[in-house]
Amino acid sequence: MSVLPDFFRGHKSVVDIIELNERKSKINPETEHGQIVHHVKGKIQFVDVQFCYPSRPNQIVLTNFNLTCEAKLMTAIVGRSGEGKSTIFSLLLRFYDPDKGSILIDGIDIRQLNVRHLRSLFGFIQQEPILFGNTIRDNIAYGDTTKTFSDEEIERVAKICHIHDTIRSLPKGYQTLCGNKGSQLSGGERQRICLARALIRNPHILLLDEATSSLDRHSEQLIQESLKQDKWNRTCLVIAHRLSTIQDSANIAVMHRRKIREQGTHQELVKADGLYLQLLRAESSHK
Ligand SMILES: Nc1ncnc2c1ncn2[C@@H]1O[C@H](COP(=O)(O)OP(=O)(O)OP(=O)(O)O)[C@@H](O)[C@H]1O
Repeated sequence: MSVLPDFFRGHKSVVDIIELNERKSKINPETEHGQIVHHVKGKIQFVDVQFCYPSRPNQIVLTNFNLTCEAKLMTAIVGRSGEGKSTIFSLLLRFYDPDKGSILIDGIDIRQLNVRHLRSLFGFIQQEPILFGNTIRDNIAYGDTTKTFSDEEIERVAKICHIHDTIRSLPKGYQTLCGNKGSQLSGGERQRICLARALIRNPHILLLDEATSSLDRHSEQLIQESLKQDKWNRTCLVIAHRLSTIQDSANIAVMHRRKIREQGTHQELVKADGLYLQLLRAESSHK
């Protein structure tokens, strides 16, 4: 049995840690109130959402924000820095509630759901992965501290994240210590381990916030490919650093000035000759 870092005790998922460490959320996840969804399909809808951060009440981050993410498909959200992409994830996880409008999962307003249950539906991976000083195995297993995982289960998710061979090549393999905050691993390795940790729970919905941005383009594409073949075929929302890696998404939504301005497949958006094409051109001019 592995020893959990103190702040992990009593918390069921990494989302709790992120909340404890980084957010000043006023929404209490400990409440017993709220509905449980028993057969989650994973359709997500933002309906006329308006939102300002409580600390900046005069700065509207989202307004008339509408977006539908179909169940079990990949939706990519793209846009320039500061457009509010990460804020969408904070609202979905209920670190904050919208000032107006609603967010629905399978047609149910997420404010009606039990908060802990809501958060348990998601695997959430950020650009800056949080690793603990324990072994690589423990760091993956922390994805769900209510279960004990077999080596096969740990290795299965490591393979999806293309980190299994790297781990095996280390003298102590999965028993290698990650060092303080993962300092003994590269940024790309840390991201892959965090992704494996999110997948071990088999979440219904995966939220990737520039989660593979430390990887080279080839590795990033390999992981995107693995996620697509992932047999669970879960709903996936991706905030993408590099547009080249999200071109196969079922829907690409382009954010600009607080709302979604255009959406469609890569081919449709290129044909539309609008904001998406501008972002693509800006990206290729920086190569
Ligand atoms: N906790 C916070 N409190 C107050 N304002 C915030 C907070 N987090 C983000 N903001 C502001 O909200 C706006 C949207 O930020 P957000 O991080 O959602 O954008 P983003 O599109 O994800 O940016 P990037 O691509 O640079 O990560 C920005 O103006 C940002 O400064």
